[in-house]
Amino acid sequence: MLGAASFGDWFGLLATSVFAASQVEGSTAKGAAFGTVIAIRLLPALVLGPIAGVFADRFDRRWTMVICDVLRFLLFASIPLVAVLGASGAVVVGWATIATFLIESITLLWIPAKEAAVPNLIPRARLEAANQLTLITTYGLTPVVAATVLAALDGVVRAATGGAAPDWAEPAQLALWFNALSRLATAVVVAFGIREISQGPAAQRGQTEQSMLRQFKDGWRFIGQTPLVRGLVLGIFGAFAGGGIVIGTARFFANSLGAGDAAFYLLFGAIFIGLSIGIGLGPMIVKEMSRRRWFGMSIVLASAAVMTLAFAIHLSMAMVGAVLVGAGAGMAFLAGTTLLGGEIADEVRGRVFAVVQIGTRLVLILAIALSSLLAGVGGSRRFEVVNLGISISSTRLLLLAAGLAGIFAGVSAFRQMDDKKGVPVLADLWGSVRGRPLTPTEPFSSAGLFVVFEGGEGAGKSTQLALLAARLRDQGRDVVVTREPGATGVGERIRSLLLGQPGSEVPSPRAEALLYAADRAHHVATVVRPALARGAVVTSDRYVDSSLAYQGVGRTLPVDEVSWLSSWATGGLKPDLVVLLDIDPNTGLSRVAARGGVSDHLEAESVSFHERVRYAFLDLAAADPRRYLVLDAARPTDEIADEVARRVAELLGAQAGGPNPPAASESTATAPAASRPNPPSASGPDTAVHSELSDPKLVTMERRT
Ligand SMILES: Nc1ncnc2c1ncn2[C@@H]1O[C@H](COP(=O)(O)OP(=O)(O)OP(=O)(O)O)[C@@H](O)[C@H]1O
Ligand SMILES: Cc1cn([C@H]2C[C@H](O)[C@@H](COP(=O)(O)O)O2)c(=O)[nH]c1=O
Repeated sequence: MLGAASFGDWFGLLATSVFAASQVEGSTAKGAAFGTVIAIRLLPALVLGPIAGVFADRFDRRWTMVICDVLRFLLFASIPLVAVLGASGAVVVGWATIATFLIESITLLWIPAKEAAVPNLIPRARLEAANQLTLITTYGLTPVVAATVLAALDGVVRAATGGAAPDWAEPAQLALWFNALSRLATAVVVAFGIREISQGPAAQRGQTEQSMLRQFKDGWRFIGQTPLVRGLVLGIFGAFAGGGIVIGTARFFANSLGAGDAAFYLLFGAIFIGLSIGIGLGPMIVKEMSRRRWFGMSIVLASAAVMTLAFAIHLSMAMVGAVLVGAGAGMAFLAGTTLLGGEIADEVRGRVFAVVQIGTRLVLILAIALSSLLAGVGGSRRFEVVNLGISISSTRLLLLAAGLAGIFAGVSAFRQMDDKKGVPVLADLWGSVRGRPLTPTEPFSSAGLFVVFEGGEGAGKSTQLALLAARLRDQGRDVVVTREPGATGVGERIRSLLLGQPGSEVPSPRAEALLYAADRAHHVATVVRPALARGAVVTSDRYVDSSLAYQGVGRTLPVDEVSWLSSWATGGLKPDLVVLLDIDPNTGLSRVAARGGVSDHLEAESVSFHERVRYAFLDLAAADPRRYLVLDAARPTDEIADEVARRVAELLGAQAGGPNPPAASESTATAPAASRPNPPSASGPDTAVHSELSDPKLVTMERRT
């Protein structure tokens, strides 16, 4: 819907400008009318911008958006209506100018409300993908589609009317009607379809208790005192200044290549292609790279590319430079928008967006105006260096200056925002591009068997673990029975921090994930690996899957990040077999309750939390079925124990080179015990199969046994 509205805006900007130009005679007057409308559309940012953010943070964002859209509908519709009612050309242009000013002023209130609301509607992990879609729609597709549709409409109407269209059927008028209706449609959808946009009553109360002036000052203080925001704002302004200079000098630059207007359009197209590449492919290329670092680095890339334009001696070089300028700018734009949405508290987000909005418009207008003036005044002198025909001109000097200023802004932004101080930049970038194993998997040859029991609360893991250990010991095997968290002295202390006493402080989700990982790291290093190395059967009550299910899907932390954490903690050690005891949470929790004692923090979570955990376990099993034995934990204890014992016997038989290796066992488990390598994970943690689990809605509800 917002994409359609953005289409309407671009359509409207073009339409109002074309419409104003069509109302007057003579090329100078037409140019003046066209330029005036665009200038008027950009200028109110300076006047109204400061209060727009306070509005967005102070009042209900849904109603701010709805009222703004209804007003914009009326104003857009009024422009062609005045013409249809037979007003003179001067009156129509006059009213179009006033209406455009009012529309732009209202838009300034609408944008921060929208920008501040969107992050609340989208899970953090999906914000970047959502921004990718919005930016490509707004800056990639819509301007092109708007211009194409306007041109097509013009052709169709002229063909249909034989060149004598009635006033109301003029393409520019139809476009304005379309724009008006797109605003009405947005108002209706936001009012009735996206009620979640409204802030919570508590948030609103806190905001309206402060005066508007105080809120305005607080917003500025927040921007000035928060390094992340300072860096973002600085970087965004720097990037827009560089972009403005490129736009302002583009025509002169094209001429300096001796390629004329066609080169100008080609270079512009190349920048937009680069923009789409940066926004569309950037996240795929840099993968896990810190978004704060990526932002600064992208600005440096765009600026360095601007500098290469200054040295381009051939159109092909300039085209490559232009694509890189666009790609760097696109990536910076995406990273900046995502950081603004994801890392800035809801209470001040509207004001920060408003500052960015005003600042970028101001910087862009100034940069375009000054650079085109300077390039025009400076002219271009040609001077031959060993027949290379390099053209030294004010245009190229300006591009050089813009590139240097951009690099300075990018490096400053990087320094202000860096969240990995001390980590070398290029190694970090290269590690991310390669898919970053945080550390190489620890080389390890297991001579034993690692069996893990997983499942929800009260599924019967401890019961089955004890039964299996007893059977194996009866066979004379070396068996280590262990658990997570709390198998070691360090682990016991971590367990009490995690699960604690009733009423004790509950760790935050990230702290919880780190504590489980810390317990796991120590457990694997001091208990599991030594036992496997000497050839024991290690049976553990819970392991990595519990973190993916509880912290990842249960707490809705990004599952791939939780997976990375565990892989780092374990050095990539994977179990040979995971016995998943699947149980309905209601049954499991009532078993726990019947066992007596007080519930810990996790047992006390809601049934829907435990349901998410259950289906996360089942999805993990479905993604790697050969490693899992999924059993219905409601079956009698002995039946379950028999099935587990049978599967473990198969694995041990296969290890010993027995006659009946299991048909479905994985190759690593069938190698002779003494030389059997650690189950595969050498290329780093297998985050790929888990990433989709971060969205509970994607966890299927059907059983996959
Ligand atoms: N198959 C079964 N049928 C019925 N009750 C069972 C079954 N298995 C275990 N129980 C009982 O359910 C309760 C919980 O079992 P157990 O402690 O083994 O589960 P758990 O998965 O280890 O629990 P927790 O998640 O708290 O560690 C115990 O009282 C146990 O006797
Ligand atoms: C390993 C691990 C465990 N948990 C949770 C799951 C349980 O609620 C408790 C452990 O209790 P138990 O009675 O010993 O089963 O901790 C978790 O959330 N994440 C993990 O990685």
